[in-house]
Amino acid sequence: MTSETLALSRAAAIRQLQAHFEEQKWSLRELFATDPQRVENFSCEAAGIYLDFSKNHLRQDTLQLLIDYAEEQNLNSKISALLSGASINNTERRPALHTALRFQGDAKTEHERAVADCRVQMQRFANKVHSKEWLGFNGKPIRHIVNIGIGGSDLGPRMVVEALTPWHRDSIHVHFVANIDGADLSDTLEDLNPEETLFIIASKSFSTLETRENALSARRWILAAGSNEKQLAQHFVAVSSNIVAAQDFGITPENIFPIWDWVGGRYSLWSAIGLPIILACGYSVYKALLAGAHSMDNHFAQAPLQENLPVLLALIQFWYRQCWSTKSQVVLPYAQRLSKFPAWMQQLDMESLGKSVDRDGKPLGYPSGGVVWGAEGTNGQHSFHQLLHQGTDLIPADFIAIKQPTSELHEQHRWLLACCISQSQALLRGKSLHDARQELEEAGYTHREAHSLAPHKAIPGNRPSNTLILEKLDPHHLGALLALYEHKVFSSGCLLGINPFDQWGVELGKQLSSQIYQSAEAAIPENWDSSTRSLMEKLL
Ligand SMILES: O=P(O)(O)OC[C@H]1O[C@](O)(CO)[C@@H](O)[C@@H]1O
Repeated sequence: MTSETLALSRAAAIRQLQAHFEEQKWSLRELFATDPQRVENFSCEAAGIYLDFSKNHLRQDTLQLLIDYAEEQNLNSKISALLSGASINNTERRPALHTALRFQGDAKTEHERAVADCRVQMQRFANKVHSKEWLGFNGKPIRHIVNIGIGGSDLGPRMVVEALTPWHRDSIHVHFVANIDGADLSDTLEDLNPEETLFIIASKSFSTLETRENALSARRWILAAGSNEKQLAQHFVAVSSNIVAAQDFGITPENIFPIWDWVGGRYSLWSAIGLPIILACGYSVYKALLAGAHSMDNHFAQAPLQENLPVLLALIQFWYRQCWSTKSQVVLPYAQRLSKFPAWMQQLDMESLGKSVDRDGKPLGYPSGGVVWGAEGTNGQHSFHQLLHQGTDLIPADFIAIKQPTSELHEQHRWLLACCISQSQALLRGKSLHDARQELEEAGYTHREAHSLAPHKAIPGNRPSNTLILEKLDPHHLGALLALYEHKVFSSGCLLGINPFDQWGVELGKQLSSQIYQSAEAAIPENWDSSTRSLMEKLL
């Protein structure tokens, strides 16, 4: 099918789905009441992850319409194109081969051989640090690693390092600095000894403002502590595809870990951008993470669409966004150590799907990616869940539960899981006006009072959610979870007909910030809007 035919079929299929939506009269409670097998019919398992998607506004015919649409959009062949290294990132004319970063067994392709070499380089380096062979300028072993990077060069490794806390080595502490706000770096360095600190400058482009400025400040901090220029090599390594810029910064070539243009920033934690994971937890943990992701890659490649976890999640998101006009989706990991997962998801989803034109540059005419947000459970229950339950917006939720306790406090873990289950149940069931009235009367309110208070207490319910269960929060399951969402976002991009691999929308702000920074020193251009001019006068 040509791209024009695909675009026409997209518009027609969305209209058909909308018609199906208009006809639908069922409530979630009815769906459960009329189908005793609903959970069996609307759940799947792969790579150690169980997905219950039964609490969604889906009947078998809805799902079939969605699957038909995915087939019409050639999703299967697009998945094959992604995994085989076709130039799927059409605007930047390159493949998106993050899956090659987690290959298992012997390296077969050119990409895999490059990855294998980089793995050896990382392992050797980490061994030197862990064995205390790598010394700082004063001959002291390294005890602190500070990763300086932002966006994809920060969020993935930061989230994984926190998630895998039980695997941390005692001898090494890994820190992350991202923000241009100097407080981020200075607060981090406050209690560190420069003689025992090593910085990873993580930047695919090696030209990102925040990373450049933080790296320069870190360099000054090491020099001020007594290191000479030559000894800086003992305190700085880099991960970058811009080898020249990293060398110009003063990093020796053998301490530059490569990343390639076929690895997108938000998909890069599996590359040398994951070096902090190896330093914090050891190489075997990193390998297990890759293996978990690889098992999800295999599932994504092989499972039929109707049993394919990433595809199902993408279809559900598509259904709500196109037909239910949802504006956002919330991700709720019920695990303290996954507190940074929503931020990672945000970049993955919003940087990929926040587009207004299709792959050919034509206006979409239908909504693309929405807002992704969330926080770890149970904390959100005591703040924003109010809006999930009683607000006017329908916000589909993904709950992520970990079956095995993540601490010694097993009783608390049972409570955590009970809270997680109760939230999706409350979203589904709600509370009728009648029940709210009765509850109030039972609590001693007069009939009249109960009548007037009940609307405030009633909860609409009928609100959808997915629940994902991981047996354990270990490297393997975590790898599979992250790959699941990566592939979900890719599938969403295919369903929307957009290229999810570029992010040119972020460039204008970067250009303007340097113009503003420079103009503040000179004259502010008169043709700029008065608000910007006034803010510059007040602030700069
Ligand atoms: O690794 P780099 O090149 O410093 O880029 C950091 C981040 O900046 C972005 O380009 C957005 O500004 C992200 O896509 C990327 O992950």
